[in-house]
Amino acid sequence: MSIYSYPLLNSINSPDDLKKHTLEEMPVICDELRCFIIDSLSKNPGHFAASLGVVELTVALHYVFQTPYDRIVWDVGHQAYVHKILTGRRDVFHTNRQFQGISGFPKRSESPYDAFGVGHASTSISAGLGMSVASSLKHESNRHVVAVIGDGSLTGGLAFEGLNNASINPNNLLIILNDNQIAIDPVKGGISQYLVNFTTSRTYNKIRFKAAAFLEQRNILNTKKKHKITSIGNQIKLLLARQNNIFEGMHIRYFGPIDGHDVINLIRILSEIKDFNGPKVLHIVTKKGKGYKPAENAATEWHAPGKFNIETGERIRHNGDKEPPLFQDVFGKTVLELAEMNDRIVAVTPAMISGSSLHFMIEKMPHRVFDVGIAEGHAVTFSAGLATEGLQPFCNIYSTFMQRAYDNVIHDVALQNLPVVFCVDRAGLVGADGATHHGVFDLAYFRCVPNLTISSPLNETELRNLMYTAQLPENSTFVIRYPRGNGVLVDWQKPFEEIAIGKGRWLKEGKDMAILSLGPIGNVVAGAITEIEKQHKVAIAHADMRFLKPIDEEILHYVGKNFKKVVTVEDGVLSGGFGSAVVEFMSDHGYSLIIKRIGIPDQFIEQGQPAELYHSIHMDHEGIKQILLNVLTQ
Ligand SMILES: Cc1ncc(C[n+]2csc(CCOP(=O)(O)OP(=O)(O)O)c2C)c(N)n1
Ligand SMILES: CC(=O)[C@@H](O)[C@H](O)COP(=O)(O)O
Ligand SMILES: [Mg+2]
Repeated sequence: MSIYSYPLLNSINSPDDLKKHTLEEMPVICDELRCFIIDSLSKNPGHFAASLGVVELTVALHYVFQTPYDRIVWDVGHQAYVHKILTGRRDVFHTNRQFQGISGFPKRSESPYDAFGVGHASTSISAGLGMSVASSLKHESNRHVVAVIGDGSLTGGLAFEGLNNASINPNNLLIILNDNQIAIDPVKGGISQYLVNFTTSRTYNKIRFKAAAFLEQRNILNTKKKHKITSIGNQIKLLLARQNNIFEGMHIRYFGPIDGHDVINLIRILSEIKDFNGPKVLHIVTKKGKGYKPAENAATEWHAPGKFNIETGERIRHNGDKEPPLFQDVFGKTVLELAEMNDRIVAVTPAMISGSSLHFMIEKMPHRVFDVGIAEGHAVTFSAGLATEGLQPFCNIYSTFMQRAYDNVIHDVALQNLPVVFCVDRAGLVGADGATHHGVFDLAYFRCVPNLTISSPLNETELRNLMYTAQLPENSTFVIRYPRGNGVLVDWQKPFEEIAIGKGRWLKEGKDMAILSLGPIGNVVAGAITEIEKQHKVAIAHADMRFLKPIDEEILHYVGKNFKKVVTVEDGVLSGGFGSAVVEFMSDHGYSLIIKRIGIPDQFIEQGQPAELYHSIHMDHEGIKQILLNVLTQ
């Protein structure tokens, strides 16, 4: 039951419905949208604070532009809930991020209003530019393209590649820079500082306001044909602005900074600038979490807070004391512990301090943790540079975002055999973020790269020991992949133990079939084996391989010689991953046995709870058990 009512919003099922309302009603519609989002997300969690920050912007965009003919390209897309609600998805919004529900991000197959599929950061300028250039080439002079990018996403190199290119191609792209001075964690770095200077520089604002007053007095600012007028005032403003404005310096017209929560002013300004020719930036200043005090005060916690109590702002968590620790927290605490022992150790993250639990280390040794912005490629090459000078970087990147840095891993690290430890977080199906975020490709894309040691721990204790092993001086480039969340309850805070490189271990013996698993999915396999053995009179051998590369050849020879059937299990794509490595090994060594591979099929897996998703591809307890039984009776 909702405690809110939505008298105006109830009449809006499309941007055309929105346009039927008066300008004066827009602030009320914004209030209703905020209440709708707060109410909805308190029960069905998702990305919370970012959408609250762009309520006015989204309303203004759909009021001014003719969507879907005009294109709105959202960067990341975690802030696009208002857009979804205004474009016919209010009634299904309660299924947001759920299994078979709507996606938490814009998705072309979901709605004609979703101009570009997204989930990863910094794509909007390039994609929007492509659309705008295409419109020019097709002589669709009246189609507008708007790219909405946050200050955090602007730290990504891809955004700058887009800006660089926008300045030379024929296009009318409008870039809206949504500046709230935060990504998930506070944004650090030169770009952020540059934007702060913009919004606070007295000289710049004095010039800007004087120029605006000058133009207004002469009735230039209010006329619709302003863009055609090359008044002396405009010229002066432009010249002054160019001196210290990176966009103007690139021949991209800059407007702002303006208050992104004044919907009526936003509508006025968008209407005025939308038909200006050439690429342009509108810089708006917003508050992440706007309208919900707990989120305004703690935007990091409220980026994606889970369920919460609207009245008290209390977040509803399920992590009881009895639950195993998160892999992330074990990583975060262990890297700090290792750094205390080894002063060569530093940690690098591309804008995921909280998500990867690097806050433990940053609190104790802030100068040895580097948040480099949403810049995965740079994170890898920066780590390479640190390593050349004798430091030992632990570079933590989510599996899905590591895709951005593939060449950096090959060219800058592996090829030079540099001792960087890559902690690849969120490996496997991550859940509600869906297809854009599942970490399923890393085993396959890393396996073909020479010089890499690739490992995955069975549980949190093993993660800790692999991290310890990886930083020993005799080891070089080392990948450790582990999933989102927790595994099994283990006493992980034991003294470190070195793990032999390329060595797996038999978890149990058996004669009827061998199972080889990699990573924490081995625990699901172990449960399935226990049940099968109880119900049928069979004995199944099970090895936890620990390493994809170098792979444990001793175990593989043993299996090739002693078994007629082997099943491989991995939490990654089947094409080219761990199972493929076993098939290749058996074939290369002339072993002939039945090999069944269990892994992620060759399709994109959508969003849902991990349990639902693994069930849907027969990789949960029941599914794996059934496959093992089928192979046994084959
Ligand atoms: C390539 C990539 N790296 C990291 C992320 C994780 N991520 C999602 S949102 C976000 C912060 C975005 O900040 P900003 O663009 O300022 O948007 P805001 O949340 O402030 O609206 C990050 C780091 C991502 N989606 N894509
Ligand atoms: C939109 C985005 O990319 C991030 O907010 C992501 O959803 C974080 O995922 P975790 O919740 O696994 O840290
Ligand atoms: Mg931001």
